[in-house]
Amino acid sequence: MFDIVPQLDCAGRVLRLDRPRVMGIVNVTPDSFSDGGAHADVEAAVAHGLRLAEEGADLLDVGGESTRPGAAAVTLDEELRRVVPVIERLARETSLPISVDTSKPEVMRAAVAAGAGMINDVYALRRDGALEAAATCGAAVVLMHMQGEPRTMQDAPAYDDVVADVHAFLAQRIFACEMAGIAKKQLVLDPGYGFGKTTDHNLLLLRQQTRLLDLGLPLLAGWSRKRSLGELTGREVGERVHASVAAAVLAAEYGARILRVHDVAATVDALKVQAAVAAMPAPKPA
Ligand SMILES: Nc1nc2ncc(COP(=O)(O)OP(=O)(O)O)nc2c(=O)[nH]1
Repeated sequence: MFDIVPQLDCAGRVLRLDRPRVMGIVNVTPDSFSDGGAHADVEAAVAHGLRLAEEGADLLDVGGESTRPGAAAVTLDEELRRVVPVIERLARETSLPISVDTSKPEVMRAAVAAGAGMINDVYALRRDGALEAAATCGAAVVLMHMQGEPRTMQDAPAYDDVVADVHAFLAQRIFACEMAGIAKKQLVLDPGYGFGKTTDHNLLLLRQQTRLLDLGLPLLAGWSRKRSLGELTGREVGERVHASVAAAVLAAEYGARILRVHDVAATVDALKVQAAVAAMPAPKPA
């Protein structure tokens, strides 16, 4: 097995990675693809985060800007207004590590000052100032692969070998982080399901996800309620919990240590089964 990091220090709150962990999604947005507007104000977002903690989430991911194709860009002030008060309250009212889902360095800094211990960046710290912000924050960092930009990434995604391309991208981002003074043991890698990928790209990435493990870092997988699951099942976005749970279990089976999900209770139960079976001895080679 590769030297997977046994735990992450999220600003003093430890996220153990001895088994797959559940990251509950708290979107403080009016337009997120699956739950936009459901928890768009502080009180509703905090109540939702506390509910996910009750359901067994191991950490909470607070985001103030939708990354779905065609989403409206959010100004810095608006994103700060959305996420900082929610992070402050959740950091105070739960003992869970809190992650901020942002690509703006100013939001990273403010979120960590408010109590976030992890930066989840779908741009993998490629925006100006993001590497420096993450280096000074000292938080854990999720580096996610995306081909193109959210606005156009699904127009015509194309790869020679999607797994090799994602692997090379993540390796380069690890190098960039280390050059910026971010310790490798603080990093998490994410193939970026649905970010500039067709359903076949997403399925191949999942089936061969273990090819990313030789980078020696924990993997995060975010399939929850995504379009590919709708294509496979014919289900509308609000009806995709069963497919989302199946994808989360498969991602855990193929090496993911953090599963980013909307439906925490269902995923927690499913991963208990997956972890119990994974703890059993594998068949002896014939
Ligand atoms: N690391 C990581 N972060 C992510 N952030 C947002 C979304 C999109 O999902 P959601 O937050 O539900 O939708 P929206 O971006 O519309 O708010 N997916 C990922 C993901 O797969 N990995």
